[in-house]
Amino acid sequence: MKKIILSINAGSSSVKISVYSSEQNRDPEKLAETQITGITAPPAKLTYTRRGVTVTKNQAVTERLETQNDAFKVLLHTLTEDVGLPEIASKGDIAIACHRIVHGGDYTTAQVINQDTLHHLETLTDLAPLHNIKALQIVQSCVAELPGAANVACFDSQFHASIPEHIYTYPIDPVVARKNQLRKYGFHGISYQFITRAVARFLGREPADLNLIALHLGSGASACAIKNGRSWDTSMGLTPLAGLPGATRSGSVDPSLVFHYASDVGKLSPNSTKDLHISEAEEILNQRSGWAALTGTTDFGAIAAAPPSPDNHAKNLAFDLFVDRVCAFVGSYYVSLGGRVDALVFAGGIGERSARLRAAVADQAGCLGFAVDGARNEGVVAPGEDGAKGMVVQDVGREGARHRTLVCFTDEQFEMARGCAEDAELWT
Ligand SMILES: Nc1ncnc2c1ncn2[C@@H]1O[C@H](COP(=O)(O)OP(=O)(O)O)[C@@H](O)[C@H]1O
Ligand SMILES: CC(=O)OP(=O)(O)O
Ligand SMILES: [Mg+2]
Repeated sequence: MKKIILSINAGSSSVKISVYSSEQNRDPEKLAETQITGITAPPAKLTYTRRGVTVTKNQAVTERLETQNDAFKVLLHTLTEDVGLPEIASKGDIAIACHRIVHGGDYTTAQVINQDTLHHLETLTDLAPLHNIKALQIVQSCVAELPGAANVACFDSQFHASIPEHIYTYPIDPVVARKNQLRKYGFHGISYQFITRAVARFLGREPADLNLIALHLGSGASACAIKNGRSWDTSMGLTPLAGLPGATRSGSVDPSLVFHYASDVGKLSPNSTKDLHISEAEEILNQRSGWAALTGTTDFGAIAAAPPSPDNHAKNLAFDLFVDRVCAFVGSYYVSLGGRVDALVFAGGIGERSARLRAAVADQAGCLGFAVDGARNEGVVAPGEDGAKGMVVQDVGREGARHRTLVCFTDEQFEMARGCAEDAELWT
């Protein structure tokens, strides 16, 4: 029996939805994909592709989008009102709605959402302030608007359940750490799981034999050391703030910095709500830092496009700073994997689209044996873009380089839908 799966990915700057027709234990077949990007850099843009054909591309959204849930409603309307997509002519046609929930706390597997799971997830909202509450608002919309659908929570943290204790432990009082569950969780795991499978297939290897340094570089950016197909270490931590800088996030800084930034940083921000308690400190580091603070734009495309010149000092600085921070993880993970690295993999909006960033990182990491080929690197094409047949994984490495360098067009929505197709609980 076929079921329609709606796979919903609420990122910090975007909402992406893919619609699949799926059978149990089969790869889901994509019917349509729609997304609103640039929610943090208005006007947001809507793109809609149905059966591989672009219906709308980067159309400015006229509705006011306060939250990811507002974007979700526009996208759901786009899908259900499209006469070319009769499979979901009625909302009742949607059997499964799967949701990317960034922080899953101690959940190590996807969960069918009921009142208990929802309540437990609500307790985690403060740990992923740019994400969890927005995704949970979308879950509530689905409960209200798609009464026939089972809602499934897929966690960005679950792929990192394999990180060993000496890596996930913070050197703080263990009693407090245990009581408050203060440890490295790690995020972007749905993406890293997709990347692991896709690269294994591309290289003709079993995931269990694969070691990768994977970089998911989007509005939020992270690195992951993948050892024998499982997460060994990752740059995000207790929350998605740690590690690399992002569109509005500082990434790792000296933890004392925030007390020197402003007085009263411990007080609740006026932007806190009944459901989200965010301190001034968290707001400064999560929402008022990163590319927005350094350059005034959250669009890394604009930063990477600025040619080196004194007139572009802020953008050039942001670019160089990012290369430096990314390479610090590449070097560190190279050592923790003992130099047995099958590939350096670029993914996420920046990793997939910025040839300049890839070249700069590979050049800086050249001493480890990574190198890109200019033409291959510039020639990367997104799968399905403008009718092009770009592959999910593309080799951008230079002939003869000691290690491979790849680009992977990650697909979190597919990875979540695939998990649902394999979840027996959803098919009885
Ligand atoms: N051509 C480009 N070059 C570099 N970066 C780009 C380009 N196009 C988009 N981006 C970056 O990709 C980011 C979005 O990445 P994505 O992974 O889709 O984000 P999200 O974290 O919301 O899931 C944008 O914020 C933008 O900075
Ligand atoms: C975890 C995270 O930062 O996600 P995104 O990059 O989608 O904002
Ligand atoms: Mg994302």
